[in-house]
Amino acid sequence: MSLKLLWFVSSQSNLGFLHHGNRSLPCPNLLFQHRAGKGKNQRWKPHFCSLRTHVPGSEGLRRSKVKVTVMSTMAATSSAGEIAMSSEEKVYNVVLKQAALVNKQLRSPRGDVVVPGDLSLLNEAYDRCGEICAEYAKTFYLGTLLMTPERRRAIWAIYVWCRRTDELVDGPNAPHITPTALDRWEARLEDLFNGRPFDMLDAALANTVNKFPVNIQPFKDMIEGMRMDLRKSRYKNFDELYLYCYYVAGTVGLMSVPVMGIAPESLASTESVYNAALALGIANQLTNILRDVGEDAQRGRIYLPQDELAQEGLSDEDIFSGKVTDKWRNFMKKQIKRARMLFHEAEKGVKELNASSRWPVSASLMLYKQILDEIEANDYNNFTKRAYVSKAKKLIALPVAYVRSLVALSTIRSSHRN
Ligand SMILES: CC(C)=CCC/C(C)=C/CC/C(C)=C/CC/C(C)=C/COP(=O)(O)OP(=O)(O)O
Repeated sequence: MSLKLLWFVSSQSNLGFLHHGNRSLPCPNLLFQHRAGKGKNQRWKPHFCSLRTHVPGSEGLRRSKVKVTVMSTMAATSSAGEIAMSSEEKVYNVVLKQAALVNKQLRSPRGDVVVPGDLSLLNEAYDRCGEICAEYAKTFYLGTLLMTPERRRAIWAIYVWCRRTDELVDGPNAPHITPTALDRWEARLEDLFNGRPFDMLDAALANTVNKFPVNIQPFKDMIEGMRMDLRKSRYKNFDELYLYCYYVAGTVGLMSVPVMGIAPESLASTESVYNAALALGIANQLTNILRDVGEDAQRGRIYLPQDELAQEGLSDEDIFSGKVTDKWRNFMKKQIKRARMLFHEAEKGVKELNASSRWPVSASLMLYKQILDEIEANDYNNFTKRAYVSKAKKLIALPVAYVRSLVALSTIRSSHRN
């Protein structure tokens, strides 16, 4: 088959990834063509193409053959005809900053911890974080037990802060939460990053952010996600939804990598590992959204791209009436495919993590990804049936993930030897 590849910068933004060797970069503002078919049947198709635009972090990749995976094509042109920055680009800029920061801080670590009280109080705070993590995220907690004690308790402290942030808009006090309350929560976050924690759980996080090259930006962005949730219940397109998913879940990936650590033997760039972590957060959130369509609709919320619903001939009423039709199945198939692509991106990064962090991440990835299989097994009825992974399947996933993480390690080692 002969392929004619054309490529140029366009006013469209293709949300996709560009793969080159062990690097994986998002590629905004690229349109490329693989001419399949003839005449009227000719179609735009994602395929191998060459790159002729500036993709952040792509230096050195110009004019080389790369593989591009496209997740969506959407207009990102302002009324004035300028190319607007897509959410993916904005988020990618955060990824670059985080990666640069980690590289810098690893070279010159911060000063010592400023936490009030003595060491035993701090230990108590970390233990409490562990208890909370064990209570609300059992499987993940078990996985963290494989990490070194220092990493494990840092992950618990991050988990607890995220949980408390989420509780603000999802917990029992949610109806009383105002943007001002979120502003106060953000001021408290800044205080703890400056070594002035408000309570003991904050003190555990203050200690963590001092020990590991964790940056405040993803934490602030998560609070921004909560603000977004307060003011918004519809998402025009995937670009808007992507930003929301970054805020509420992609950020968790960015917060975790500095603690989990990148394997010393890894050859991957820091950005590519951060990208994988971001992809995992977003894939998890999209899966969560697809699982909870019915529950969210009962609260008047639709976390689905409105333009893609319309393309399938679906409207809000179809979601509220909750009937599984062929239109709905088609829509869901596409959404599941996109989530799986993101899981696939994430998988590539897991093997670059420190050995002790690989297993818990791999296990939670497998378990979350299986929710998508369960939605399919429920014939896409996510209105009245909750897709869940059975205990038996969970038990199988754990050793499988463990073996995979060992295989990943030997693959990295042997590629070093060769
Ligand atoms: C892949 C690499 C390189 C690193 C891993 C980096 C990490 C840990 C990424 C994971 C990010 C993550 C856990 C995001 C949260 C996603 C999410 C939708 C959580 C849902 O939480 P709950 O609402 O408690 O879930 P359930 O409703 O399923 O209980």
